[in-house]
Amino acid sequence: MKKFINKKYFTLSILLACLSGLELPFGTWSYSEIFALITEKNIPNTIKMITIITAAQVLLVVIKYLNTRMLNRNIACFNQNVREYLMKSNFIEISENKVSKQISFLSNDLNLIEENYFKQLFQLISMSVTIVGTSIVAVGNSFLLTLVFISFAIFSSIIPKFFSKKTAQQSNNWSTSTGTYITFMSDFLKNIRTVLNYNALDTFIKKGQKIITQSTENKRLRDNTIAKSNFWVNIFVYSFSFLPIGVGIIMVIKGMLTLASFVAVQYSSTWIINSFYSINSCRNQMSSAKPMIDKLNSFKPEKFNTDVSNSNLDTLILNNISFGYKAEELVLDKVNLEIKKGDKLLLTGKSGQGKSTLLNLLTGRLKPTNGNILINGLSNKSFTFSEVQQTSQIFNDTLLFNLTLGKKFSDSKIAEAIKKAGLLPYVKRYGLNAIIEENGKNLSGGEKKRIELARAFLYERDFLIVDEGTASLDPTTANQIHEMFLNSPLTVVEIDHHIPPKIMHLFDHHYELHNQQLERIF
Ligand SMILES: Nc1ncnc2c1ncn2[C@@H]1O[C@H](COP(=O)(O)OP(=O)(O)OP(=O)(O)O)[C@@H](O)[C@H]1O
Repeated sequence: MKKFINKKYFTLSILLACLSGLELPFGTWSYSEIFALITEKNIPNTIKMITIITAAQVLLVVIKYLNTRMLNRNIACFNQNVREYLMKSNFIEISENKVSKQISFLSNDLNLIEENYFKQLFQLISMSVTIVGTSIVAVGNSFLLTLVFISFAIFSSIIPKFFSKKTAQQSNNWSTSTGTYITFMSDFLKNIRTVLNYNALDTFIKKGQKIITQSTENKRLRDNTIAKSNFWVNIFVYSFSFLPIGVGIIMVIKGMLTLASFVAVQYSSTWIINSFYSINSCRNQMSSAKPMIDKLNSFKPEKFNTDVSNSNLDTLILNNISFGYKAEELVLDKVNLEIKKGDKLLLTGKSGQGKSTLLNLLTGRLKPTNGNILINGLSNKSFTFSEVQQTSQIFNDTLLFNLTLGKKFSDSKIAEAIKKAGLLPYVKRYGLNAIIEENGKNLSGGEKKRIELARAFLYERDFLIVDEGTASLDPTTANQIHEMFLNSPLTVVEIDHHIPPKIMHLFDHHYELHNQQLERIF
């Protein structure tokens, strides 16, 4: 957590929270002072004291306001730092089907840390100062009676401890079920046309009801546990609150205490008990945020290679590669393959035979269970490549940004890449600053592929991987795109089931995967 906090603002916040905590002790002192003024019957002194008390009250209001502002600044800093950190950590190393859960973490869980941990932490600091300050006022009047009140308050603060484990567990359940809810909703909204088309709205509403119930129930259960803990504290506090008062009255009757001192101690003690009560509530809420903090701490910084200079790939050799997602189930068994610079290689095979798995091994995303991969004759090397997949990687920004990803390229290079990828008609019509909508909604399938290809040309990646990248296109567009990269100097490895004879001859090699083995067709 420390790394997300700005030390200067945090220290200032602690200071201001401490000063804000003086509000109640000051109120208590003012209250006993008023009693003293009444007995003193000195008008000039009364005017002086009332002026001082009023000025100090105004100062405390200003401090409270500054405290809130500093807390807001701290929260802004925390949010900024966490979000920036997550973008540089293994938080972003996720598979596509986990995206909604991560988004849920960014909204729901981080919000919970802010509300239930951060704000409560400063509240706790304020309250602690309140307790210390008010205790000093109280002790100044009667040590013994204050001791009775404080012992009573401390005992009440132990009660929430019995509930903290359950609260943390239920918070965790709530976070998980909210993640499930967000996954369900994003799935539902993304595919709403299919749902409506097949009259499946009722089933989805029923499914949604269950998921919503789970999430709202889990939140209710957690809040109930917090309420139950507070309930037992209340029961204790209110059942026995007259006990110390009784002790105080006996002390006054016995002449051990003046009435004014008793009133001061009793008044201070009410605040002390209330502050203890608030501290308990803060701690309860803070423990409910613990699972989210643990989750946040589990994301470790990742050193991503940000300066990927293009590697020159001469040969890529798979040497007796075996791989299985589960140890007992091999997807690939002792596969051998050699790819040379400029090769155009087609990989086919029935669905589920392991074609995508093989590509992921080639690119280093998966590590082989056995065997090794030699890049330019060396193992443990990586290389740069570009990809065109069935689902295009398009960003909600300008066309130019989609091509350059924010890096500087000369105008002539950009123009050349656009021309090579066959994007010129689009650029002529809409310009480089055309806004591309989320997921490339305002683009045709072919335009999306051309953008990805232009990006690859611009970055001068000499190794292109196409995983059913043209499967969704009409044959003419698919052929045009094929001709473009198969007639280029790029090294190409492609998975495709529907290669027409006209295109087939542009490949140098054709391999087929079946029964965990790679068979060379030509
Ligand atoms: N992340 C994963 N975890 C576990 N098993 C997986 C995973 N990804 C794929 N598989 C399994 O590995 C096998 C090969 O999958 P792969 O996606 O490589 O096949 P494919 O030949 O590309 O299929 P398709 O042509 O249908 O895309 C399949 O049985 C699949 O269920």
